[in-house]
Amino acid sequence: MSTAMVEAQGVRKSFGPVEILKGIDLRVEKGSVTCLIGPSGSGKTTFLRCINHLEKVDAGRLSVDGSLVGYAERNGKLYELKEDQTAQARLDAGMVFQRFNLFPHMTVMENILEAPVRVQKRPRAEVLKEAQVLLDRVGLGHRGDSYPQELSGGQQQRIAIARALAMKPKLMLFDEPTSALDPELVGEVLDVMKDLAEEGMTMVVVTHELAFARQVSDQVVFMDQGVVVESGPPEQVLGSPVHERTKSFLSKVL
Ligand SMILES: Nc1ncnc2c1ncn2[C@@H]1O[C@H](COP(=O)(O)OP(=O)(O)OP(=O)(O)O)[C@@H](O)[C@H]1O
Repeated sequence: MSTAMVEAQGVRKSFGPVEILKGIDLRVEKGSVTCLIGPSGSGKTTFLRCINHLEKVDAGRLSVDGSLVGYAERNGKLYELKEDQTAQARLDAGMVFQRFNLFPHMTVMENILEAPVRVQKRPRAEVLKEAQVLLDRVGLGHRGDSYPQELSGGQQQRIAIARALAMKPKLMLFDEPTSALDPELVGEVLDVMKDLAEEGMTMVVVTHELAFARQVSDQVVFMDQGVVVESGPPEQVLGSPVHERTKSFLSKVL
């Protein structure tokens, strides 16, 4: 049985005439942490959005936990997923975005309950109990009745993580989760992510936090201009990269 949570082979994606992903090959093992690094515009966010069914792959194979993203297989044939099936599949991956995208008109608790109750149709009382545990876990057990704007950016991002976890995702995708935060708030979000990693959550993290990548990831992937240039353990890719493009990028950011 495959131990891959995410498998990408030759994944391509264009927006209009511009090809953004030019054949991504990548494998993410279950229970591992992968950090995606690379210059702005290299396609990291687009790739995350493809994993989460937020974008449709144009060509290549992309699977999450053995299921092809965007397609279902029946009698040896591939069928495109219908919209409701895509929405369902989207719940496989919890996503945390750069800017805290909590619903501003809902309390913290309502934010967390929304998808499990409305989309997953799970009993409210059951989800409520789990949500309280999740809030405690991100250190905000007392803020369930607050509105997002009453919280700091770091607190909002911790709520966004709790909200994603409430859907019981198979993997978590993080798109530069700390880059919109004041520097003193970065650590509290990274600490929650470190705990998640220690608990064995499969994570794909787009980040510029190289110290975090070095400390937490099993695999660092350097992307540039829509391809994976180099990947491997953090000490290799960040410590002694092979490719000139990786070296040049790291010399600018380290
Ligand atoms: N929906 C879209 N329509 C058109 N172009 C898009 C769309 N989404 C992304 N792009 C373009 O795709 C390119 C790659 O963007 P992407 O956000 O994936 O890169 P990135 O590596 O995550 O960069 P960053 O670190 O700046 O977020 C950019 O030039 C962006 O403008």
